[in-house]
Amino acid sequence: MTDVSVTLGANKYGKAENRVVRIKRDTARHEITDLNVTSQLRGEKLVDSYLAGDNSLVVATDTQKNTVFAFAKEHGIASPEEFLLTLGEHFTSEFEWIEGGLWQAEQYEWERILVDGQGHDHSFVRKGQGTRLATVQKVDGETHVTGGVKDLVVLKSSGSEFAGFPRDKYTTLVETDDRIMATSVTGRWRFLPEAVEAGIDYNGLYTEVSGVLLSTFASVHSLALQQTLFEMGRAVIEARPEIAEVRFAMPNKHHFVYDLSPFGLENPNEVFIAADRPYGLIEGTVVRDGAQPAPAAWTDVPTFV
Ligand SMILES: O=c1[nH]c(=O)c2[nH]c(=O)[nH]c2[nH]1
Repeated sequence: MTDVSVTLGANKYGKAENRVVRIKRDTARHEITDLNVTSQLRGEKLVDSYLAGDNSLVVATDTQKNTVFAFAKEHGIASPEEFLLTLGEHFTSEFEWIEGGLWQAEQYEWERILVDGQGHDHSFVRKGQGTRLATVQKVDGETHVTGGVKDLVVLKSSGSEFAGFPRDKYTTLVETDDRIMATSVTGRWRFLPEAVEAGIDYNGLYTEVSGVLLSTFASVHSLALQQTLFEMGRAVIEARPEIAEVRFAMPNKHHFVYDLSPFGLENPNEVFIAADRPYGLIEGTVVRDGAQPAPAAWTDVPTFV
């Protein structure tokens, strides 16, 4: 026997990736909301489920799943953020030993199929432009809400440079004043608690923030992806007073000018090889001056998904 002792560290449990599709069909013109919801619970009293297999306080992951689907019917899904808030409120009030948890959603967006120029009443095509994200974190009696987007793939074929970096014996990268810059943006914005309290038009905000991210990426003349990241965060925070901070992960999806000289061809930034790996991985947070930091909001929230 070795003299080793262990203790239970951070933990949470629940049902991941509940794919709930809600159709509003009060009229012939249907509306669709398509979510992937993960619900996970925390509580000091759950320790015995880990230490001794005592399930007396374990709200089954199956129950959590059923609640997601029942709430889609009973409460509808006004926005992913509001849906998660309702779930979090439910679990922490229905079961007094559940102290908090993390609820996450991805939203897949659909748009109406055009038939003779008109959007069809009940036929949809999946929108390819980014996946919406939301989280609700309940911890220490506080509720934190984030919105976000992932897989927002953008590219500019000019208006991007990278030069002035230090050189050593391992540096081969040539300085450039005109390159392709491409990335797949993951961004999450944390809402100020007082704005959450007052109520937020989460759907309108998502549309506006997505537009601001895209227009800033397009219009900033980039000296580095790091600089573009910061400007995108600044623009989002300037656009919406509800937002305290924005966290980004941006893989630099390198496009290298292909060497066509063996074939006697010039290549003035016309033909590129899109390399999928390795990729630069640029991450950063842009914070509203004066906003109260809330590190607990980000516990277990994936930055790069
Ligand atoms: O925008 C960039 N940032 C970097 O830090 C970097 N490093 C590199 O090799 N290329 C780039 N591009």
